Amino acid sequence: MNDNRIQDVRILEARTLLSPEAMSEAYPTTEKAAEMVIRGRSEIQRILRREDDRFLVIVGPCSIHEPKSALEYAGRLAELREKYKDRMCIVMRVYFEKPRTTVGWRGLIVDPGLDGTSDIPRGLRMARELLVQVNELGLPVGSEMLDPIVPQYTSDLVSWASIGARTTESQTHREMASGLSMPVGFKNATDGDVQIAVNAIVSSRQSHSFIGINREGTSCIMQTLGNPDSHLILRGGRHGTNYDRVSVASAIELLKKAGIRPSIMVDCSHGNSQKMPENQIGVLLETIRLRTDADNPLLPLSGCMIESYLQTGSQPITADPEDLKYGLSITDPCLGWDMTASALAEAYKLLGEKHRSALETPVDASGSPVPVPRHSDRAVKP
Ligand SMILES: O=C[C@H](O)[C@H](O)COP(=O)(O)O
Ligand SMILES: C=C(OP(=O)(O)O)C(=O)O
Repeated sequence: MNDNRIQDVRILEARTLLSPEAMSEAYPTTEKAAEMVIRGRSEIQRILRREDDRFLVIVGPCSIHEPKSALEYAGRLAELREKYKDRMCIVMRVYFEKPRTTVGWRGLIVDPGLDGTSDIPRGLRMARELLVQVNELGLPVGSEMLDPIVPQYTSDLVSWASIGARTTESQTHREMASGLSMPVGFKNATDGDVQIAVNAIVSSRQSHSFIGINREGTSCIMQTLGNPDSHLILRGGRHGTNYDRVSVASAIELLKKAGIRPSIMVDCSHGNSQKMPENQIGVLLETIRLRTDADNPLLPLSGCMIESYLQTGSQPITADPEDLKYGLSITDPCLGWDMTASALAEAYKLLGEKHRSALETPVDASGSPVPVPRHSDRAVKP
């Protein structure tokens, strides 16, 4: 019997939700979308394992807040995926869950009305419908997994997942990653700490047991196999960037020390762009230069993430969502479409060449490497 003097004291309401199975039956995947997911996961896995030497690019809006502009973006991106497929594997960033530094809009799944009404059933339906459509356009999807229950509702449509800077150290997220069906990237912490992400990779590669829900929505004990494709994402931090040669080399050492074969993605946004969207272009190109450096290529650099949308910048959420500008982010500032397309064209070109890195490691009189200063020592918002 529920004794409400001692139980659920701070729970206002608990509404039942369709089970993952019922939701999938109502909003099913299609054979075409499922094939895209299988292909996307396999391409990404092969790149991370260095069995495919193409460069992985996860690009798309910081967050999805309405499907129309997201689909317009997906249509354009699908053309570039096809055009550049011999040197790059382009995956669309389709993020429905937003972790917040304090409080703020939590993403389309939690709040599809953008008004705090938290119509989660509608958010899940919208997410599933959009994910099917994006996959059907021929684009694999990458998404952040934040709530540990949500993957049961969406993960059949996702080819790559990330665990964010604010949750990489969480036991729950490491356990969840160990059971996810796709490769999972762990971000370094907002303060720049990379070791917590290395620890997360070690943990997520192991088998875990935890309490979760099954497809029917019944709570159960999930026992996982461990995720062999968990990897590191360098996203900079509040003290500066971490995509320069010295930072990448130090991350590679940390991974090796932990017994992990290094595979690293660079997030061109967040701490690495200092939240100035145009800075992402320089990060992308420098990452490729380091990877293709003629003398000392940093081959573990597997790819980049870019926050990009139809328009450059961001806008605050308006009282009436109808007043929002079309194709403009309501969370972090994004690179607009034209700049994204030209950055990808430039990246494609660079991937076909061997380079001297713009950030070559300087040597001292004896020929020993001396540390390169970080791009920015300026404190930045994480
Ligand atoms: O990418 C998104 C944001 O950086 C993250 O959700 C944190 O956002 P906030 O600091 O605006 O809350
Ligand atoms: C929240 C995000 O990033 P981070 O966890 O690196 O802040 C994001 O990519 O949306």
